[in-house]
Amino acid sequence: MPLLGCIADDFTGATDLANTLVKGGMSAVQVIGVPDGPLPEADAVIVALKSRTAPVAEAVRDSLAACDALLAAGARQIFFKYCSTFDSTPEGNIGPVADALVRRLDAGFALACPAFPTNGRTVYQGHLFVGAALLSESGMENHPLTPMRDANLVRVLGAQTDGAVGLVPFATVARGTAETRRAMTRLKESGRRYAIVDAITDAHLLTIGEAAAQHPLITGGSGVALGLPANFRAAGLLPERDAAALPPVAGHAAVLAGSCSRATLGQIGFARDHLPTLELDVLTTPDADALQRQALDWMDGKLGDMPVLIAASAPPDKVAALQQRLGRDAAGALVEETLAGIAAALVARGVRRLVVAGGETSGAVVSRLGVRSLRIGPEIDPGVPWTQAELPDDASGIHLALKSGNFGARDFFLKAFDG
Ligand SMILES: Nc1ncnc2c1ncn2[C@@H]1O[C@H](COP(=O)(O)OP(=O)(O)OP(=O)(O)O)[C@@H](O)[C@H]1O
Ligand SMILES: O=C(O)[C@@H](O)C(=O)CO
Repeated sequence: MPLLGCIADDFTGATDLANTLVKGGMSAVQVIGVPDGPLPEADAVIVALKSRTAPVAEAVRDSLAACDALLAAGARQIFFKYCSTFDSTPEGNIGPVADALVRRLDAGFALACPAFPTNGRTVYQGHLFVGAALLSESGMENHPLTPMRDANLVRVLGAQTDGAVGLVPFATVARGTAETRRAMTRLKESGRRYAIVDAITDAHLLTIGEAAAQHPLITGGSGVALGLPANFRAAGLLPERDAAALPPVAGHAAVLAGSCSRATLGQIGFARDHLPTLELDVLTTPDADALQRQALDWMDGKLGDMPVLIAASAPPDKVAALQQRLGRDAAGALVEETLAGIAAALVARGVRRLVVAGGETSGAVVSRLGVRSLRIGPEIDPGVPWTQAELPDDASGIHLALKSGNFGARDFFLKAFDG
């Protein structure tokens, strides 16, 4: 029976949150899509949806269905996981999904905190920073699907919900758990549905997590989950265990990149000098079948213990040019379909250790491979664990690392396969 039930709006965000919980000593399983049967046994179950950029009604429907499945399985608390850079559009989906969950849980209030200081995401006076830059000047303003052009989260969330949004400022959080809890209670009693909560350090995240121990719903990035395992341990519900162990797999190694984030582009730039690398020119050949044939021809004779890298990722000007030609959604879908087909070809050729860069990209790949759940294993870099999944026709499974676009060190595509 899960202690914590989580609903993530994309697949890499789900593994990011699961990684935090496993590092806190909770066993975690990520379920792909709305559950249609009994949930796996784990302290935390994370339902990974592809709802971040889906139509609002679909995102709300699927998130509520996931919530109901988690509650039916016995989850004591619900966590709605979205991006540490609050990836969303003015229509949503963070606000509408959170509104629906607040109502379904009769919570009346929920905190909202995307901070993840280990990966440079901090919130101060309700403004989200990526490193030293405001969100709106961090490169996320160029995101292909969810350009973030306003760093003021009280304003951004306020535009997505009919509820009032307040702020628990840094100075309050710095005064500790009791003050933070009292501030959230005051905001709820004064009619706020949400509170953006400042956090600049992991200590602040631990404070916020402890203060929210009795909240039916918590919303945020993986960072604000940092303190949740301790709440369950303090209640005598969570025994000590090695939560990160995975069964070994044997097979070739590969990396697929669909993220166009600065971090992933930098990782590709580093890896191309060390790994066999194919960079697909989607603008010249905007055809999934043709690109897949190109990749199949290229990979022959190259697969082995050393990973190969196949990337569709491109800088903002090339992304914009393809979107201009095909439309934003069609361009994204074309690349996702291309990389999903290549993933299937790689697995058919014996790849069993696969890194995928990008949340939407990961969703397309995992869905194409027919993976239904992922057991969360050891961390590679903050926010990115290895996971183990069964394949429809190979129970020995595959190790997958679903890397958030912005996460990982510059040498991530090599260090993932060390040891
Ligand atoms: N060359 C390209 N031209 C246009 N779109 C592209 C190109 N390469 C990738 N894309 C699309 O850009 C989008 C990248 O989104 P994705 O979620 O995979 O990465 P991300 O947002 O950086 O990662 P995360 O969601 O983990 O932060 C996908 O829809 C992908 O298909
Ligand atoms: O929180 C993050 O930045 C990541 O887990 C993410 O959401 C990737 O899409």
